[in-house]
Amino acid sequence: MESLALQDVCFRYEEQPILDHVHFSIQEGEFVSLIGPSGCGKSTIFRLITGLSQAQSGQVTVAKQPVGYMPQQDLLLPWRTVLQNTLLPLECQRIPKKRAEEQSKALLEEFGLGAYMHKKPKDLSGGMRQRVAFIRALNASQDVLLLDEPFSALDALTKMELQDWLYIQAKKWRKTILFITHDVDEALYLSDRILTVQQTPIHTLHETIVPMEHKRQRSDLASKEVQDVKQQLIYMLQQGRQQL
Ligand SMILES: Nc1ncnc2c1ncn2[C@@H]1O[C@H](COP(=O)(O)OP(=O)(O)OP(=O)(O)O)[C@@H](O)[C@H]1O
Repeated sequence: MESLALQDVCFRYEEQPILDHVHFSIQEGEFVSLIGPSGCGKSTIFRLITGLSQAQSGQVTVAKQPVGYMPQQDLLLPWRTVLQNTLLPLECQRIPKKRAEEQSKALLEEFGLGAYMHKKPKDLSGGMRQRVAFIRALNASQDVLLLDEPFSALDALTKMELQDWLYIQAKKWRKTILFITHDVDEALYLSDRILTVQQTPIHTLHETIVPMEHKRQRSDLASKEVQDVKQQLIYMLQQGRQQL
């Protein structure tokens, strides 16, 4: 079943066209990465899916609302505790406080943040804050999570740890995930499919099926098949950048 679809979508910021009759869809439970040069309009696609921006024509369909959105910066509210930050979407959905707290506390415990629930975001490491932001997105979403370069600001080791962690969580929660990244290895490691922006304004998205099993290991990235796909993706990104 389709969780999310863009059909013939056009969008422009004043005089700057960004999307030109774009089509794509994502099936329930899929992990799809969106890659493309900086400034080509990837975050704009997220804004259209969340409803922060409206398409000028075409249709954006989300099967189950609302979607969970995790932006590039964690955007945790500094005056709220970790627990209170994760409760925000449940407050918006008017879930009774006791039930909301039970749900959030269980997630914080499960994600190794139980001891930090009454701390403020400033007391946490970057990796911990991203996990809090992920719980907040999980609490917001019925099905679809939009993750916009969630690990780009983290050091290499923390980034690898969180990639492993996200891969496990995505499968466990059976969420549909659309993930923006500039890191081709990250896209290959995490995704079922990769959509590459080929031109601006965006018209076609090139689809790559990742040639790895569902149960994958980081070492699988070194196989010749995956490395060949990586080279093709890098070539497409270089072509796309020249057009910007
Ligand atoms: N609110 C806005 N008003 C006008 N132009 C905007 C607005 N937001 C983004 N843009 C422009 O639209 C284009 C696409 O921006 P967008 O943030 O979607 O790109 P992106 O692919 O996500 O970039 P990056 O990879 O650097 O995050 C850019 O040229 C940007 O300057």
